[in-house]
Amino acid sequence: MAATRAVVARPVTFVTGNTKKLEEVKAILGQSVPFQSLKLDLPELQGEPEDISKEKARLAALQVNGPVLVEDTCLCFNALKGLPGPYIKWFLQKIGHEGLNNLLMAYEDKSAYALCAFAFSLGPDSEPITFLGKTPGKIVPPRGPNDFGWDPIFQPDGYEQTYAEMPKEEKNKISHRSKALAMVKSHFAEAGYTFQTDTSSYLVLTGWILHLDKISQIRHAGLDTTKDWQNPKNDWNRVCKDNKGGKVRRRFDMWGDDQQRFRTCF
Ligand SMILES: O=P(O)(O)OP(=O)(O)OP(=O)(O)OC[C@H]1O[C@@H](n2cnc3c(O)ncnc32)[C@H](O)[C@@H]1O
Ligand SMILES: [Mg+2]
Repeated sequence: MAATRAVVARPVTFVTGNTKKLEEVKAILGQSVPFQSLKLDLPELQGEPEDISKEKARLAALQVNGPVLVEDTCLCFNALKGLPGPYIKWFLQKIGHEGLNNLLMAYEDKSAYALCAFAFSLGPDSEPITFLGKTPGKIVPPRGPNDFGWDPIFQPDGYEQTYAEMPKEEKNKISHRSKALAMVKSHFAEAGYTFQTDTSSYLVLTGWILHLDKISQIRHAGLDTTKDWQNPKNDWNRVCKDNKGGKVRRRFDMWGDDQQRFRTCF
């Protein structure tokens, strides 16, 4: 009997606050996985890379209320038993490339590895699954353009160039990120998810309602916020609220084939 194929009501959202990561993910995934992106700096747990990534996916799935992909990147020094690891962002911010080299001054062993932990979740009620990719190399004094994180100080094994000196296509062939994404691609190919991309039946509007009276306008337009949505979770109830300028802001995410009617409301 053929395996049941999950039908997912919208494309995957890759959530990251890092535009350079996004560029690479786009270049590596191409058309193989239908995805859109959301720029959001999610809070991160302390702990093992896989757990950090899973937790990021849980938070992202709650925010997006749909399928999400996230990743956490580590740079691990063998002489320091894997540190800075997931804390590399803060080390890089505070001490820079030179400081990172200095951390290894007392050690002969300059070997390191770059690690990427992707986590994919089908939605807020799904347990995220992870995909790890690792590229071994060594830490060197900075060489090459300084436009992405620690690329100038990481020289992958078997290469004379740092990640920063390599053409992007070359880095994307051998990087920690591309190895993890190869597994993501296989997973999608095996699972055979069907993503609904027909705009008449998926997300039609995303945004903020600034005035509560807009809600009644929608009701007047003949849409019952508790019944009409295809989304069984009824995003109206999953809203985050805050008070800005005394107005209640409600996050909304609407699904359905009533695109025209929505448009007339705003
Ligand atoms: O929103 P997210 O996806 O978490 O983006 P981020 O920039 O916070 O990224 P991480 O939490 O994964 O922290 C990883 C740090 O390593 C940097 N980094 C990630 N991937 C890299 C790569 O391939 N080459 C060089 N630096 C990288 C990145 O800029 C961060 O400083
Ligand atoms: Mg981060």
